[in-house]
Amino acid sequence: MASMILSDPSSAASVHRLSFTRFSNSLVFLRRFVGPLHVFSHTAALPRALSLHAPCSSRFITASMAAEPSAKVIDGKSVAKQIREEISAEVTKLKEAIGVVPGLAVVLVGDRKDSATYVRNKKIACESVGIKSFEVNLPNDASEQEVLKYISDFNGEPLVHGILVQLPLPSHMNEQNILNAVMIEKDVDGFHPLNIGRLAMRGREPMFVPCTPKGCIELLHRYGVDIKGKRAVVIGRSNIVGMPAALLLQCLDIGRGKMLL
Ligand SMILES: Nc1nc2c(c(=O)[nH]1)N[C@@H](CN(C=O)c1ccc(C(=O)N[C@@H](CCC(=O)O)C(=O)O)cc1)CN2
Repeated sequence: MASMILSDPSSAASVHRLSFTRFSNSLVFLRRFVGPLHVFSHTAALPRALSLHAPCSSRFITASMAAEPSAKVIDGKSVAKQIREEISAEVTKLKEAIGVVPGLAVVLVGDRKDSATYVRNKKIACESVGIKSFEVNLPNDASEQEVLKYISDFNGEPLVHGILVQLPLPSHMNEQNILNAVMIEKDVDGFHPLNIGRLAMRGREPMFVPCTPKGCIELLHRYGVDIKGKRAVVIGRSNIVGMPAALLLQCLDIGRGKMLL
């Protein structure tokens, strides 16, 4: 699983985490908000991230406690609950306003326990907010043609607004053919090359963005973490998480984020 690390290269923004005060005699006071007092006798002894901010001529850094914590615990469960409530309200409004109940179709091929669990959880999440879910379970030895037939049916089904093909597919299937068959307007996973391509290009907007990296960004957003100008490291480069996470971070860095939030 990919992960993201964000750091702030600008000294002004880094005040939130670390604040430096330079004194005339070249002493630099580092106020570390949480944790023990650290005293460094030379910049060379600083951790790399800190030495970026310390003036070259600094010889000493001392530390003291301050009120604001340097790390925030992100409570994903509470954000998820909040998002479910918001979606539930939107679904109700939509139904009342135009009589439409959003529908999600999930295609699961094979008998992988983890995939079955993810699909079950997606179904439960849909039900909890009033989204209607449609499910197709095919055996491991199903043919690619069978999967394509279901996708084509869901593409043409007006009650289905989103289609999700659970990955990985059995090895005899061509994942690219199958993901390409989902119409981009219903590609809620954002895995269609047109949606990923739009995410990668300036001036283009994807219809959907892959959900796991979008979830990470949403958590940062809801906790008021501004991504613009930050340095980010994405560990992992999968099509599902790492690659779209890197694209999303680039979008937000150059202010293309409105469509994503
Ligand atoms: N059609 C899709 N297939 C797959 C997707 C997907 O997004 N769409 N992603 C994965 C499976 N998956 C959801 O379907 C999924 C797996 C794991 C996680 C995740 O965040 N895992 C965390 C642990 C979370 C927890 O249990 O608390 C982690 O590994 O750190 C998200 C989504 C492949 N197939």
